[in-house]
Amino acid sequence: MTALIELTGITKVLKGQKQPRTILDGIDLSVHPGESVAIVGRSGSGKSTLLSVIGLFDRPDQGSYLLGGQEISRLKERRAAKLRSSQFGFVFQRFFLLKHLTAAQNVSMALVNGQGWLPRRDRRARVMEALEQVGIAHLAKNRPPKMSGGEQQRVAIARALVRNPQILLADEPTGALDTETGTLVIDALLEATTRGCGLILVTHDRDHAARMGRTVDLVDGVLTERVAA
Ligand SMILES: Nc1ncnc2c1ncn2[C@@H]1O[C@H](COP(=O)(O)OP(=O)(O)OP(=O)(O)O)[C@@H](O)[C@H]1O
Repeated sequence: MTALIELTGITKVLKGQKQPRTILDGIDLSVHPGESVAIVGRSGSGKSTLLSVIGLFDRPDQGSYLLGGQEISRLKERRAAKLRSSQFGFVFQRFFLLKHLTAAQNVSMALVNGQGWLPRRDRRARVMEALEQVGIAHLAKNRPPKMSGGEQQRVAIARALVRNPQILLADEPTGALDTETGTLVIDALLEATTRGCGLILVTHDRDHAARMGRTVDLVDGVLTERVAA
């Protein structure tokens, strides 16, 4: 099976300081359809930088990045932006929902931006399907200020899922939530993997990391696979 993502020898050097600093140092990582991978590591170890290279917000200085078998490490921004919106779903610690819109309208925004024109009926069906996938279809008409943190994060996940991404990238998605609520958010992310989506989760939470298929540890820009105890 072709890997969704295959990184080989990915290196990122931070310039513009007195001495260039290597933030990512020869990263090898593959993610296959339906696979979930936790990235753990100390603060400052390079986790967010790695996620932004994978999500095409940033380019590596060296190494190869195959997305669905296609080399994309030297992509121009225009093409990168297209791939970003067609292939990836992003979930962050902050939910970035629009307060004055309902949950359904917030999710629908992801279809309006960059998906081309879709008849209203189809848009509505896809929005409701995404909200159902994260277990909050009954809250479709609620606005974020009336929802709990966990519910708001699930709206954000639905917004990431509504374009049927190949890969979900989640950077500390439970960072602002209590343990119980965080668990529901992880449930919603893992549910997407049952439909073939690849999931990469950056987390400081060991319990959440343990629920992923694999855990990799980033130490000073070097990635090592954790062997299950
Ligand atoms: N634009 C930048 N300018 C200067 N330093 C940067 C920049 N981006 C990242 N860094 C540095 O690179 C290193 C890796 O940062 P990164 O945010 O990827 O780490 P992280 O593992 O995600 O940390 P955290 O867990 O705190 O979010 C850090 O030392 C950070 O200070």
